[in-house]
Parts: sequence; structure tokens; C-alpha cells
Amino acid sequence: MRVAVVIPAKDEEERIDATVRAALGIEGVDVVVVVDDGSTDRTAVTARAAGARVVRHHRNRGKAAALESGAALVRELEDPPDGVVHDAAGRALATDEPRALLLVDADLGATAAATAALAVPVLAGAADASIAVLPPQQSPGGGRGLVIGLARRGIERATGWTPTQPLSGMRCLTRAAFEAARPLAPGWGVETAMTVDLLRAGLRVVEVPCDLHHRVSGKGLRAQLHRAAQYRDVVRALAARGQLGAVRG
Ligand SMILES: O=c1ccn([C@@H]2O[C@H](COP(=O)(O)OP(=O)(O)O[C@H]3O[C@H](CO)[C@@H](O)[C@H](O)[C@H]3O)[C@@H](O)[C@H]2O)c(=O)[nH]1
Ligand SMILES: O=C(O)[C@H](O)COP(=O)(O)O
Repeated sequence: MRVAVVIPAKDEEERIDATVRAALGIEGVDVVVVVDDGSTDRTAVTARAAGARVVRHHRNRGKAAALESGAALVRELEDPPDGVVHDAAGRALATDEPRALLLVDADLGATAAATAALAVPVLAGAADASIAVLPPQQSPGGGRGLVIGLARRGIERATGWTPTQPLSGMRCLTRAAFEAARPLAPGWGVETAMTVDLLRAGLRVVEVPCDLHHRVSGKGLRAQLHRAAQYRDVVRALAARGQLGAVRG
């Protein structure tokens, strides 16, 4: 089984070049798709120059929609409506066995290479999906664990499984597992909902330590608004799965 990397990206011109190059270097990866989610900077051109296929949302639609668009492009490359699509080396991208999807955040830079470890259990058939567990980050974050706690509690109540880092977005899934998790919950609810839906479908989910470093949210107003949006989306994802009780603690 080969691997397609899907990178959702909103205003990531500073890091997207390094992230795409690292993704292209992962063994088994022959497709890297960047979904430019309504960026106002040079994310799309930079990603294309680095060797990614780029889909663009003309307006910002959130991370989950970006993942859906990226997966849709992979599907189309594998089963093109008109003619065969080739990679840079001239190999046809069509395949009988759908590629595993490796979901990688755009702000990982060169450390994105470490997501290679996520593909190992999936390609070996030992898991249907894997989730990265990150080490302590180089710069400290400014959160108080409210969103993380809510997501962890919700997943635990819904499935009996306690995730180490419930919001971790670096994941590898077989195509069947990705389809089982669709439609993805909107925005920042996507990871929490995906974990619940995969486990409820009886699929095997594993956590894999990966030496990844991303831009952490600080303590300023912008970061607090970001956390409020995350909280809102996780509440919605849990409510849709009958887990509003998790909000009360
Ligand atoms: O409207 C948006 C906003 C962000 N992104 C991209 O989504 C990824 C994650 O966004 P980021 O700003 O880095 O969010 P964080 O709060 O740092 O992310 C943590 O929490 C998120 C869930 O709330 C997870 O998706 C992430 O994997 C996890 O690192 C990045 O590639 C962004 O460019 C979009 O595609 N569309
Ligand atoms: O900064 C973070 O880790 C996320 O934005 C989640 O915030 P939290 O610390 O409020 O859970």
C-alpha cells in the first residue's frame, strides 16, 4: 500500500515549503496534497513550488473541510474521470489499492519527516488508524487544558478509551477507516469526532510517539479566540455523538 499525504494549510507560507519537502521524503509517499484553506498569503504558490499538488478553497472553510478536499483530490488522482494522471517520474497514480492517508499539519516544518512512524502500523496491517503523540514542545503553550480535557473526557465517555493527546491531528488512516469517519465533524471538532467514530466502528486505533514540533498557541487574544473556537467545535462534535455530559465534567 502506498501513502498520500494531506496537508491542510491556512496562511502557512513560512513553514509550508519545509513541511512539503519533508512529506515528499517519507518512504512510501508518492502523493502530497496541500489544501490551501483560503489563505491570504503565498501558501499555495510556495507549496506548489515545493512539489505538492494544491487544491484551493477560495474562502476559509476550516480544517475538517480542508481534509475532505484533500482526500477527494487523492480519490480523483487514483480514479481520474478523464485519462491517467502521472507523478513527476511518469508513473501512473491509479491503483487498485487505495492509498493510506497521512494527515499532516502545515506548521511542522522539517519535523514532519517524523510522521513516517505513523504509517508503519497501518501499512503493516496492525492498525486501521494511528495518532501521533508529541513530545513537550520547544516553546511553552498558553492553554490551561480546557479544550484538551473536554475532548479527552468526551472520547473516554463515548468509547472507554483514554487518548493521550486527544487533539493531535497527525494521523494515518487506511482509506476504509477515513471513509468510516466521514462526514468529518466541522472545524476543530474533527479529531475528537474521528477518534470516537473510528472506535465505535470497531476499528483499531493506536498511538505512536513522533518527534514533531509545531507552532504552539500562546496566551494572547488571538490564541484565546482560537481556543474558544476549538472548544465550541469540540462541544458540537460531542453533542452530535450524544456526549454533552462531558461538557459538565
Ligand atoms: O481554518 C483553518 C485553520 C487551520 N488550518 C490548518 O490546520 C492545521 C492545524 O491548525 P493550527 O493553527 O496549527 O492549530 P493548533 O491549535 O496548533 O492545533 C492543534 O489542535 C487542532 C485541533 O483543535 C489539531 O487540528 C492540530 O493537529 C493540533 O496541533 C494547520 O496546518 C493549519 O494551517 C486550516 O486548514 N484551516
Ligand atoms: O494550546 C493548546 O494546547 C490548544 O489550543 C488547546 O488549549 P487548552 O490548553 O485550553 O486545552
